[in-house]
Amino acid sequence: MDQTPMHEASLTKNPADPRAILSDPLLNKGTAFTQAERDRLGLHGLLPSHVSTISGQIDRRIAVLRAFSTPFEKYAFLRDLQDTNETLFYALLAQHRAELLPLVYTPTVGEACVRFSEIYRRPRGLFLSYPLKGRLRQILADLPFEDVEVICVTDGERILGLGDQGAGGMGIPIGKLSLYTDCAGIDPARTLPILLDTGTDNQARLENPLYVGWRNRRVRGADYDAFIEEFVEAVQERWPGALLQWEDFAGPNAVALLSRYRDRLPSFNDDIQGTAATALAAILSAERLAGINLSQHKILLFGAGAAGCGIASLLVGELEARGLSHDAARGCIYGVDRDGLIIEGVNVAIPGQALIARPEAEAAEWLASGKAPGLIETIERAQPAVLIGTSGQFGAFDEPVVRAMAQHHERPIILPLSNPGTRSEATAGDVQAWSDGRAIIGTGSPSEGGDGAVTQVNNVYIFPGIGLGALVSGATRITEAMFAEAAKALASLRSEGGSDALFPPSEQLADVANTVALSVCKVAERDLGATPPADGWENAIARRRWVPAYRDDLLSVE
Ligand SMILES: O=C([O-])CC(=O)C(=O)O
Ligand SMILES: [Mg+2]
Repeated sequence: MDQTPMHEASLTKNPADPRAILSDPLLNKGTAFTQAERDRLGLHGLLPSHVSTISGQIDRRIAVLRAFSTPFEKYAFLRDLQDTNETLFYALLAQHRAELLPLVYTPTVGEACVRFSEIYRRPRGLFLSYPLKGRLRQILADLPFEDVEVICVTDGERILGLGDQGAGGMGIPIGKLSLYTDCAGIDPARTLPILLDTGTDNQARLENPLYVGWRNRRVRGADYDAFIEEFVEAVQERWPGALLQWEDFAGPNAVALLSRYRDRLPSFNDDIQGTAATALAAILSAERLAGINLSQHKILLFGAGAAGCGIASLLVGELEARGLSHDAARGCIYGVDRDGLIIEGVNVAIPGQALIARPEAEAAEWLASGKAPGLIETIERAQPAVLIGTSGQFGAFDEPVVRAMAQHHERPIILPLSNPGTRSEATAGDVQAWSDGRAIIGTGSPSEGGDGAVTQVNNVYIFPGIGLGALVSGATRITEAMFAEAAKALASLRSEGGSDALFPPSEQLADVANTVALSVCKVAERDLGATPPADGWENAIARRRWVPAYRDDLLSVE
């Protein structure tokens, strides 16, 4: 796909009102407009006297940000910057990523979704609400979003582990796309966050007079499906070939939409596939660190919803690739959900769980008490080397659970992946203490209380690179093989420096995205017939990167 000049419309307009350029976040430079630009664009009088540089602006903004006392205030400040000067927002993020990532993204973005209506100021992205049904095509056609390449869409029903946030869920696609730009260098003018407002069943939201969403209970069933279908058709018509990322849909819809659309357009579900690839990468890294061979061990998934089942499916593929039969691969995996250990014919609640359900015969003895065994009993019997949490149940990995894991393995691998911290199965500090410092730990949200070697096992290590690779290769589909290869590529980046870190630190997320993108391009070439450019995929990836620097061509525009 060729790059066409971005944002040409606003430039060629050469607005009669000079304030227009100041209120366009993609063109605004704030105090960094030069004297020549101020002359030419008629900005004198609209800006304070001082002419700043972008690095001066970064220093000023980071100092102001640090003076706020809560992450939520910092989030609001950053969102305001994003909506007024996007170049500076990304330059700031690139320079202070480790500090700012937990603010623009998990975990603070969770609170921002819960309190979205409080800080709603300027429009960003698209709110497509159910009452607009029948008009989506026209709305998309009329709006000036040109050349959109990456869309992240949610209906707000399962926001991290925080449940139904209705229209407040918009914080998630905004945050995810910020990371597409920050980590994968996708031009922000070509990204589009979308909130499908199909109502909310969150009573507190419905009753809150501040709530900015459509005040209605959730639309479900055939009406919901028809609305989504109308949306997808409108997207395909308006932005053919654009990548559509499904994010934070409730489990049953997440699974159904993925299977309905994955073969119709380049599209993936981040919570199922992105999380699965991230978890697989963490396991592959931890496996080497622990000096074990996964195919000789058991893996326990606690929480077998859409994310847990996605992990199971990638894991089975990995074990088969190592020579295990399908049944032997399945046999390595145990799933424990609300009703205990998942057992065939007893408590399989969703289709995805069939893959990991234990045969009834095998579990007969376990069922003797009349009830499927719970987490701790399953650990004691199966003695898994790996424990993964995608349950959203805060504190589920308590002291007895961690001690049981540590009893049978020198280096148990424990990954409480649920987000944000208030939904995490355990804190890193507790897991460390209860395993006498032996556990290899990865947490979904940034972890406090660890010793610095605790990896954030979050899909931000995967999705930006998946998107970048798909765009560079022109892939028409996002395949399972891409996620499997992306996981291996990510795991290969673990440094052998003796630390327990499973992934590179967040400062290196741009390199991570390049590596993941390369693995995606190679799969696209192998499986989908994508043609590499003459100078190779690496160069194509590097060429595509949008960098947060002010444009110096504002003077030459007529
Ligand atoms: O957003 C995150 O941090 C990871 C994710 O997709 C989720 O928890 O839904
Ligand atoms: Mg998500």
